[in-house]
Order: sequence, then structure tokens, then C-alpha cells
Amino acid sequence: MTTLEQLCELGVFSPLDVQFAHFLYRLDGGGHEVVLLSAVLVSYFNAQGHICLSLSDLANTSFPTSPSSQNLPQLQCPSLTQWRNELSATKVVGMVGDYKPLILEQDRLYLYRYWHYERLFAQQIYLRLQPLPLLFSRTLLKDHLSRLFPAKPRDVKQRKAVLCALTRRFCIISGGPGTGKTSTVVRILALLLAQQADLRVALAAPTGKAAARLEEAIQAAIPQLNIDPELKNNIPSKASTLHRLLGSKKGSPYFYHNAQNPLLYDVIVVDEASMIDLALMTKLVSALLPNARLILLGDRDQLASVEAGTILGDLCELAEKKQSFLRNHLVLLEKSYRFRADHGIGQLAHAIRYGETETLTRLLQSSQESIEWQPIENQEQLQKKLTPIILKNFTSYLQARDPFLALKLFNQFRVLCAMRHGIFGVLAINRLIETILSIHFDIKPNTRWYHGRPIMVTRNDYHLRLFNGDTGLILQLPDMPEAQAFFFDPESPNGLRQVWPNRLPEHETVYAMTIHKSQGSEFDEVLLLIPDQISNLLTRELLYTGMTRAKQHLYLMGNREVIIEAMSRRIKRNSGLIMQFETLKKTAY
Ligand SMILES: Nc1ncnc2c1ncn2[C@@H]1O[C@H](COP(=O)(O)OP(=O)(O)OP(=O)(O)O)[C@@H](O)[C@H]1O
Repeated sequence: MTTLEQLCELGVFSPLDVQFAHFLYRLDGGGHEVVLLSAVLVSYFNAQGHICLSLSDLANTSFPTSPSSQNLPQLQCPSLTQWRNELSATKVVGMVGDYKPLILEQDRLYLYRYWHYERLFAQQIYLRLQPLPLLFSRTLLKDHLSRLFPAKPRDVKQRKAVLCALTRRFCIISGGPGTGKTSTVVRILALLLAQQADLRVALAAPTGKAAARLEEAIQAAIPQLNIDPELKNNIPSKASTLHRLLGSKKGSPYFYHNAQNPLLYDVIVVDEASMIDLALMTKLVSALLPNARLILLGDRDQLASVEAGTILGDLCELAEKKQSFLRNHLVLLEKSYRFRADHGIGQLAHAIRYGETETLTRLLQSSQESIEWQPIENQEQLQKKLTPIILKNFTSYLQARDPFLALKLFNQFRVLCAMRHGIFGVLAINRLIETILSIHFDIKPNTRWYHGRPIMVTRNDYHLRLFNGDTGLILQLPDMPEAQAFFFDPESPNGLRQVWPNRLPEHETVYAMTIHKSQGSEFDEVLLLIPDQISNLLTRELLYTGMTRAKQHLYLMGNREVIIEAMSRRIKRNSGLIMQFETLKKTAY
């Protein structure tokens, strides 16, 4: 068995990585071992969220590199010069401008598709850097701004964001929870519509949940505006998923809207932009009209997309560079209006974001109204420590006699796990919570449709209009002959959709969910469960994303040492986006 196959058996590589490597080796004609090594690594790194393989990071090392892989078979990587030279001699690796399965640009090796996306994305953003004219006179603009920001002291950054969006085709508004991203974008829309009443506006987000939250936040923000009622009525609040906006084609990675058939909108606002991967972002920017304004909202410190890329993070990093041409296209909102300066969750989020170990330790040990920290010494303690929190937060929805109320109460609290598998993983914790609840309530975890079972849809069902991530409850109330699944549905008169459990698309139990899945959602109270051992999955971004899902109260369970170690680990994804912009800049002059 070759080293590739051994590493596949051991679960380091996927069968796809290995098959892809063999396929390219054969396509090349055989004889170049470097193709096997490079192709398997490109495929592997791509699946880990990297846009490309960084040859310089791996040159002269052996792979896998982590300390826990010491006893595994190793692949030896050549020196950078030798690696580049050997790749250049193959038929399957091309340079910039070639159409080959792999592209080598400087020391970055890409699957052609990802190189193409990266270059196209950079080009599309570059084209949007030309400013747009301001239609208001200065006096009128001043008047509008003082009506939209009447409170003193005025938030200078939010005003800056408004001016940025008014005069640019592309702008990023990034900020942590409650920093006023939605409130600012509503003011932007009010001003743009005051300039031009028939402006075509689209609101979108990467997931259905995030789109629903954007709608709610916009609807809540509009009444607060000090503007004419007619203008208020003109501000749209309907949001859709990006896939729906672009027009999904069944069984195809392409969309109905693209460069040839652009989206007919003048303004496109996209929330939760940190969740958008390179491929989707490229398809979005390619489908815009030349003069359309793209406004990206998001939190750069959150977890990056599941698929390859850290686009929002890369763009923010580039915009923050000295004399960056993107400098005037980014506004970072820093003041939180949700958390007072002395609020525990706000302070903890700040400490994690900046890796401040001492502040983190102080916050965990001091008694905070909004944070309860409990270390976990061993697995046996888990049930004992979880029980009071589970009973406190899940009793009310289980006892509710009205489906709408039950859903509302259930959605106030969620358990978040770092991973899916293992003792601290979602699957085991959901089973443990079922056990805890079955001791105190008449629920039968061994039956599928027991009263109170919370479910999350894991596969889209367009017919039932149920989408990946939608959360509902199985309820069997006294007036129901059989259990039914209930989901929120703002379009239905009673706000609910009722589905026969047997007709549900693929789903799973969701007392607990992964932090990844919780992106784009917020809950009044969150229990964040950190495993007792450090692993590659535990990073600063994961901790930050998990804890900032809590609006009022955070239960944090985990060992201090593991939390501190996780905080010191940053997600780094290989990408050449910044270099692509540098190249465009050089060729433009
Ligand atoms: N300049 C401001 N002055 C006073 N209150 C503000 C200001 N900006 C926002 N707020 C209030 O802060 C709260 C959070 O604002 P908003 O929902 O716009 O933030 P966000 O960044 O979009 O939050 P999320 O983290 O939920 O995405 C709202 O209640 C809003 O009314």
C-alpha cells in the first residue's frame, strides 16, 4: 500500500483526494511523482477551506505536520525551487493564463477553478472602485444626516458608513454583535431612496435563518427613523437567501443570474458576509450591474465560510493596509449598543477577539451577571452539571400548550458544541439531554416523534419550503390525534407551518447544535460547551462565534486551560486574494 493510501485509510486524506491525485498522475502520462504529492495536497487543503496550497509553507517538511501525526506515515515535500521546477515540467500544471487542471502562481498551487474564481473576484471588485456621484446637495445631505442620527453623541463610524455607501459601488460594514450594522444599513437605504424613490433594492443573506433575522432587524429599525412616513414605507424589508436571489438551477453549481443575465437591482445588501465562500461571492459580484451598489455586512472576527475562503477577512485585511485602495471602502463599527461597556458578554467577546488572556481569566473567575463559567473536570460531571441548566431552560417550552409559544420559548435557548462527534459533540450531547429530560418529563427518546422533540432540517425540500437549518418542534398536544411538526412561517396567518412528521425531509434532533450551524442565529441564552481536550477545531474564531450567539446570558462550560489555548489559535487559510489585487493594481497603471 502506498503512503497516500495508508493516509487515506487512517482518515487523513479522503478517497476523493487520493483518486484525484491518481487521475492527474495518469493524465500527465505517469512518471512525475510530484503530481501525486501536489494533487493530493491541493485537494486536501481545498477541502480544509484553503483556496490554494502554499508550497513555501510545506517545502522541506514532511506531511502531516501536526505533533499528533508523528506516528503516521509521512510524505516528504521537496525544496521550494525543486518543487516549482518539477511542477513546471508536467503537463497538468499550468502558469497564469494557461487552461490546465492545476495552476501555479508564484508559490501558490490552485485547482484551476479556484484560481479562476480568485482572479475573477478581484477583477470584479476592482471594477467597482470608481466612486458614484452624490445626488444631494451638501445642505440637504447634512439635513438628512442630522434627522437620521439625532441622538448625541452621534456615532461617527455609523455616519461614516452611511457616507461610504452613498458614494461607492462597493462597501463593507463590519462589526461585532449589536454594533448597529442593520440600523446603519436602514439609514443608508433611507438616504438612497430619498435621492431616488424608484431605486431597486435587494436584501439577502447566505442562509434562510440569517435572511429571516435580517428581515426582522430591518422591520424593527424602520419605525425608529425620524423621516417622512412615505419614505419609511418605501424601505424594503423582504430578504431572501443568496441562492434564491441568484436563482439556483437544480443539480447545477451555476445560477440563473450571471454576467450575461445580471441581477436587475441598483443596491444589493448582503448580511452575514463572513459566511460566504469564494465561489458564491464570485458568482454574486459577477452578476451585478456595473453601477449597482454592493453593501456587505458582517463580523470579520467570526468563523469563516464552510467552503473554501475567508473573503470578508481577506478584504478587511487588505483594506486596513496603509494606502490601500480599499481603505475608503471599509468601515469597522466598534461600539456595541447591545452590551454596555461593563457587560460580561461584551467584555468576554472583546477579550477573545484580541486574545487577552488576563482579562479572560478575570472575567471567568469574577461573578458576572451575564456569564456563568463552570470548569469540567471529567466526563462523569457532565450530566450533573448540565441537568439544572437544561431543566431551567427547556421546561417552559415543554409545558406550553400553544405551538407558537412553544417554538418561541424553545428558540430562546440553545446548547452549542464545538464538534459533532465525541463525548462533547452534538450527537452525544443531544442524547444526554434526552436522557436528562426523560427523567423529569414524559418524553420517550426511543420513539421518533415524541412530544417536544426539537428538529433541524438538514436537506432542502423546495416543495414543503423547508430548508437546511430550519428548526421546528414535534408536538403532540391534547387536542391533536397525532404528533405534528411545527415551524415558524411569517407568511401564514397564524405564523406557523404544520407538517406531518413522516413527510419531513432529512433532519436531526437539535437541543444542541454545532457552533458552525449556529452562525447567523442568536439566542437570549446560550450554553457553550468546550471539550476537555484541545484539538485543531478549537480556535479563537470558533469561541468568539459561539459566545456571541448569546444576547443576554452565557453559560460557558470548559476548562480554563483549553479555552485559553483555543483563544491563542487563529484560523489561517491560504489565499492569494491580496496578491491578485496587487497584480491588478500594478497592471492598471
Ligand atoms: N447609533 C445608535 N444609537 C443608539 N442605539 C443604536 C445605535 N445603533 C444601533 N442602536 C441599537 O442597537 C441595537 C443593535 O443594533 P443593530 O441590530 O442594528 O446591530 P447589528 O450590528 O445589526 O446586530 P446583530 O449583531 O444582531 O447583527 C438596536 O436596538 C439598535 O436600535
